[in-house]
Amino acid sequence: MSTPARRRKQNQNRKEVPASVTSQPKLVSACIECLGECYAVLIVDIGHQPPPGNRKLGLFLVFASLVAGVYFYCKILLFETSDVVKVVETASWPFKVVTIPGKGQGAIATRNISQGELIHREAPLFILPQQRGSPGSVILHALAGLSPSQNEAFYNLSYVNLPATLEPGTPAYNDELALAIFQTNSISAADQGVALFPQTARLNHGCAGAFNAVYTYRPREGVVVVHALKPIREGEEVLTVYFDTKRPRDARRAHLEAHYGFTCQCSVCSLPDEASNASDRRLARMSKLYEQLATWQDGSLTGKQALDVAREIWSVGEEEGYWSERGQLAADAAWVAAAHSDFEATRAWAEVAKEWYAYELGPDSEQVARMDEVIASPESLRRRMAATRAAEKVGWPDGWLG
Ligand SMILES: C[S@@+](CC[C@H](N)C(=O)[O-])C[C@H]1O[C@@H](n2cnc3c(N)ncnc32)[C@H](O)[C@@H]1O
Repeated sequence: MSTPARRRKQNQNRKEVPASVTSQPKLVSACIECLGECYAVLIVDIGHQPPPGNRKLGLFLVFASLVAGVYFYCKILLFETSDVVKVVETASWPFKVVTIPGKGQGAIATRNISQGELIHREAPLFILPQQRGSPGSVILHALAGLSPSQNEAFYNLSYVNLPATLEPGTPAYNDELALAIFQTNSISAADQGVALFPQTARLNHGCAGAFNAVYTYRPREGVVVVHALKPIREGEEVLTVYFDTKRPRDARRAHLEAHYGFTCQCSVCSLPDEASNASDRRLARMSKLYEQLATWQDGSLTGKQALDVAREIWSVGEEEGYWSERGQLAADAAWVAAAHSDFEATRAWAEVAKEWYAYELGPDSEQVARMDEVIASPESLRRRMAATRAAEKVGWPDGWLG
């Protein structure tokens, strides 16, 4: 029996069969079937041997069966072929996974991708509920219930932090290997646990303003979706973010080295020292401002002060190129505005939240649906609150024209 390590090696060049290839015989066989039926009609007509007086009727029947054959042939071409195209479109996302020097594999955009576009959607290979016990053996147990190709997909993934002292092929090694792969590639599946998505796992990391895509787990649908936070040009790498990067370069790099085994050279980490220090200051400022905004809860800030903080987070983020979390920020601002009974501002912030939630989480996300409700009735948000605050004009998002 091959060890997991052997399987990794054997399957490195394995290619997936495109959905269009598997759909093709259906179209061909349907065409042959139709032409066969047309031929059968011809045979019946000829076998009938109509008397000379009925020759015109015979010719008509031959002609009619030919027309019917061509009709059904075209119908299949037009309708079934468009089904085939649909399968190809949904199956082929706008990126390809290739080797990227210094990073292992990664995803490169195969065409220009617009801001907010759905880049990928994937069901998990498995989800591990948050639990106690030996995680390595729990992962092996989960893998035992999967197909050989799913096991291949798992063992093809990259990993770091595998203890070098272990003997390959031993139970302890297999345990640690499964754990290393899982820890390098898994992502949170909200309160369902931690999940592994083999394609999404190919996305490499970029810090702060360097990442251009965001993945989100949707518990109700049981899938991860990846959206373009920024426009991505053809040939550009699709980069996501592995943790909160609103911290200085040294701290980011230390975290990435410890957990993912690499020294980050993303566009933000590779800035010259002076520019990097300025970026660090902006990111630290954003973190501090988020902490300040949270103090509105305990009454430390008025509504106007809280939303001045939100506006500053927005403008510092703009300077830094940090666009993530804007949907949540604007939704929080809408909440503050509603608590202070400033319903015009509530609606304005909810509009902004809807726009940015749609980019980051998708226009079909629950968060966008919630913002639609607030836009339709800002007062409804206030009615949902356990406690409200003194009425106050809190102000709109900067540049908001209504
Ligand atoms: C979730 S995997 C990403 C896909 C991985 N590159 C692969 O080949 O399958 C995480 C690993 O990718 C590599 N990686 C991710 N982002 C990187 C980056 N910005 N620079 C260098 N390596 C990176 C690291 O080895 C990390 O442990």
